[in-house]
Amino acid sequence: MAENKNFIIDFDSTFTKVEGLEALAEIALHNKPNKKKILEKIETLTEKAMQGDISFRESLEKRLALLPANKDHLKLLIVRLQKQISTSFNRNPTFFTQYKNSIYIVSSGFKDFIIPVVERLGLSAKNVYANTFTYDKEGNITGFDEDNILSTNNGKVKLLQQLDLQGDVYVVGDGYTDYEMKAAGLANKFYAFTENVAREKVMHKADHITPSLDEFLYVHQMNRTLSYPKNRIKVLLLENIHADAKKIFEEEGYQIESLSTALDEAELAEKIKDVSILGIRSKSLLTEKVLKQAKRLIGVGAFCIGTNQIDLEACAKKGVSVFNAPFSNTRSVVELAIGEIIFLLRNLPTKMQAMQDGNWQKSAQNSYEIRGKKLGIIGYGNIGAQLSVLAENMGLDVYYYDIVDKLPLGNVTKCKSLKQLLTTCDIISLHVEGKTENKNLLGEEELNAMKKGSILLNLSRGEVVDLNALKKALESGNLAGAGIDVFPEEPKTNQEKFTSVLQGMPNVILTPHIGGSTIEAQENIANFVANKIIKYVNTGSSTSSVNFPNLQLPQLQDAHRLLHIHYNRPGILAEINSIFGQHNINIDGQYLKTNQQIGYVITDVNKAYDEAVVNKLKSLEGTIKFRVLY
Ligand SMILES: NC(=O)c1ccc[n+]([C@@H]2O[C@H](COP(=O)([O-])OP(=O)(O)OC[C@H]3O[C@@H](n4cnc5c(N)ncnc54)[C@H](O)[C@@H]3O)[C@@H](O)[C@H]2O)c1
Ligand SMILES: O=C(O)CC[C@@H](O)C(=O)O
Repeated sequence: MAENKNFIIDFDSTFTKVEGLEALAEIALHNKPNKKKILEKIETLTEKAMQGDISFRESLEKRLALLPANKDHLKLLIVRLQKQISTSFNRNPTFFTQYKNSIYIVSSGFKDFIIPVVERLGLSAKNVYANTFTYDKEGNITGFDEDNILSTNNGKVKLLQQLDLQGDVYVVGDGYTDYEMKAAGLANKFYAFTENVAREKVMHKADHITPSLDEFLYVHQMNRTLSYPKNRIKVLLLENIHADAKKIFEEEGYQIESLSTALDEAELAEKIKDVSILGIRSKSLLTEKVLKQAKRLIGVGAFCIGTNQIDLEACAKKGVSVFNAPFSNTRSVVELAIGEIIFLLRNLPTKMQAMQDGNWQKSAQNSYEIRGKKLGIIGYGNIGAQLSVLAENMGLDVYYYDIVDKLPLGNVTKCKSLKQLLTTCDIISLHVEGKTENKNLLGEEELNAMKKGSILLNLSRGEVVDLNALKKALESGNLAGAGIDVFPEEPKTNQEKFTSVLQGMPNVILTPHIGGSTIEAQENIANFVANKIIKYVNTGSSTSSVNFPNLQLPQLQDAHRLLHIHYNRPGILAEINSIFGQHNINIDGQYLKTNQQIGYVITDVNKAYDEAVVNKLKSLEGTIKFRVLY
């Protein structure tokens, strides 16, 4: 960085998260009955001056007149403010030590509390320009030094004129008075700092909005603690993902756009262009065509279990890691399945409809207990196995069939074939994933093989059951009922109409794909997936990614982490290491894992490395994506 740059930094709500005078008022008015009222008045006066609505001098005089503070209060204030230094300022101590002579704190606040706070980051008192309090003999604040230029209207502008700084001048602040220095032609650029407070009027005037100091340092290509400012990471959340996900990403400093609906292929292809993280549920199809448009995509969150809506291979080949929530909604599905089994065996859907229609049908006909009935589970995975445990505890005799060898829990019986399961059980519940091989897993032949009077549940994926064949089986009486939560074609939004061949059939429960839609499940999913993605972005850790080689990485300490994603071909690791060798790179740790498509190599290196290494790694044949983390 050129040495002839000067940085003018505001204090209140920029260097610290809060306004100093407001914090002082909080302390001085502690336990006073009129505290709330006075604080409100002080806040209003601060805001009016910040927005440029009243003169600074007027605001200062009125605020101090409302403030019964003394030197003891100031001591407490300093301790409080030292703990409230803005997060991104605290994160980048090197900036302050490296440029301490070019950084000027220019504030309409008071040196009495500003100096001890900025000294925390290595700045010296001589570069602090601010007001000073006046005190009486007892140490009570009586006013301010009226000769100080910063206590006058337009004080910051006048001060900067006096300072007559040589070289480029950059102003970073949250208030209108900070902008005025640029407007007066005294600064090259004004950066509206919005980490603590975002004022429309000020942002509107800014040359650049900087949501954190990281962004400012990134724009100026200066030494910084984070390789990439988090505010540049754009997240698109679709399909009404639980609000916790938005909150978690926001707290991380990302930019979020959240929509309640799914998008069709063309809409998503357009929207995804500048998105770094995409969050979807089961309705948005992430196809190769959409992915082609995704220029910045790093990670995808399937905020559900199923990932059949995502072209996982195409994602891997683009270096995009996909995460889902394999356990967070399993209990919800199981509880719904149990409820439906009871409802269907009691013939409740028909009886309930009769009541709605005004018909009293008190009778035990077609109503059975679940105790002792044979439940057959197709797909003994996370949901199937959990269902078996609960069902067994309720007195059901449980059987299962899975294409993979699975350990039976409790007294469950494993069936050798699907046919054996279908011909043995009174209730069949599907819990397989929605891959193409499972399309019409239960068609006419399989449904006819089911026991007469049995019932069917599908809470897995719509394509797994041939619904026309199911309709016939229900009409013929071979099946006594069905509970269907998932459909080959489902509306994209709650406003779209739903149609199905099963509508109007007796003893059939149709639900709008809500097996996993409980408050608990959605909250769990939002937390689980959002945190996995953040960990991947911050550390490269791909644990439980569904399409990436899984690597759990140690915390990065005092090193740079180079993430290299490449097509899995022999010899590439040797080539990577040969580049490190040629440049005398000191490797702190290296981790490698591959799957059929891609290889994922992570190398932690000493911070002092030649930048040419990065370019060589990026241009290595077969490279899909390269990221540097620190
Ligand atoms: N209705 C909902 O809202 C809802 C909620 C959550 C999950 N789901 C769906 O439920 C399904 C199961 O979820 P999970 O978490 O238990 O998955 P899982 O991967 O843990 O289990 C699936 C099991 O099915 C087995 N399987 C696959 N194909 C099979 C076949 N043809 N025959 C027999 N077994 C087969 C697999 O070997 C595996 O053991 C998924 O499709 C998921 O998307 C639906
Ligand atoms: O919430 C959804 O859209 C999907 C729920 C479920 O099918 C899943 O795969 O977890």
